[in-house]
Amino acid sequence: MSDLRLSGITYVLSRTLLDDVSLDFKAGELTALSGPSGSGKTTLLSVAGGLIEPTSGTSSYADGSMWLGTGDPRPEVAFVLQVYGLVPILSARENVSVALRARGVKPAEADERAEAALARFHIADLGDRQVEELSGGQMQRVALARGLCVGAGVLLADEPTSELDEGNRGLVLAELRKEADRGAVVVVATHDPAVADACDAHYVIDEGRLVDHVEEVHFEHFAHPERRLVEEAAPPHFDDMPAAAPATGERAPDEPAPEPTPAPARHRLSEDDAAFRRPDPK
Ligand SMILES: Nc1ncnc2c1ncn2[C@@H]1O[C@H](COP(=O)(O)OP(=O)(O)OP(=O)(O)O)[C@@H](O)[C@H]1O
Repeated sequence: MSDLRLSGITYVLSRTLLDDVSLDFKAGELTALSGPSGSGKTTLLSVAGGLIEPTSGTSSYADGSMWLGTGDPRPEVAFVLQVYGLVPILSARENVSVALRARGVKPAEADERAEAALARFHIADLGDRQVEELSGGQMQRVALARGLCVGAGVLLADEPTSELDEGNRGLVLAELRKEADRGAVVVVATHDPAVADACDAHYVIDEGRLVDHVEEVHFEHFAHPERRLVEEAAPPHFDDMPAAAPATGERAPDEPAPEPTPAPARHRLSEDDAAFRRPDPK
């Protein structure tokens, strides 16, 4: 078992997309990575898994660099991509099987294992279906089956539950937990607070930087799922909302007008928000 260690990762294109990120993703744990849309989660997973070379800093696993100089990940690494990366004209089973064949598994065995991987996500009956005929949620589960079937030491999943209903989200979390339990590093980039809450560790990035305290994450930058959940948890209260209108009921002539109810202060994410609570340290 080995941790995935990021040390001083900076990545600059036309601007700085990642800024001096250092953290350890621990083997045997589920780790959530969250933050506003565009904050750098996908970029961080790509650097962590060896798809792109950091401008400075290192990503290392089992004492070796993740960046091999080619953009190909090490064989110990599996990705579940945000855009799935499936081949549309292949069947669901073939899409999973090719990941195993690429790792040297014989075709017959690869097909058998692909079938079993689809069954883990309750889509064994879709094995013969061409991917382009599947729904978004079904494609997402094929991508998960492909990522999890190889028994990788490092599993990097980019928003793996974004298309799923609650039942399937629970199923996916249970399967990711099994991967961690066999000793893998499992990192999940997510906008879903329920997923983050189910993880053992939770890192937040904002504008390419690791955020130490969740309070520093600006509420208004977050994508809609969190925003909706936070708004449901507390009534609307924005600085720019007008103060509540005075009651319009009839008043006696000498009765003073009621004081307008001040609008509550803008809500900020805090450690009290279930939406972004860090798990208790063990
Ligand atoms: N090839 C690229 N060239 C220039 N900018 C890029 C490139 N790829 C990503 N970016 C920018 O880097 C920033 C981080 O993008 P990234 O996809 O890592 O964010 P994210 O946190 O995963 O977002 P989301 O939650 O929306 O998936 C964004 O501002 C994005 O526009």
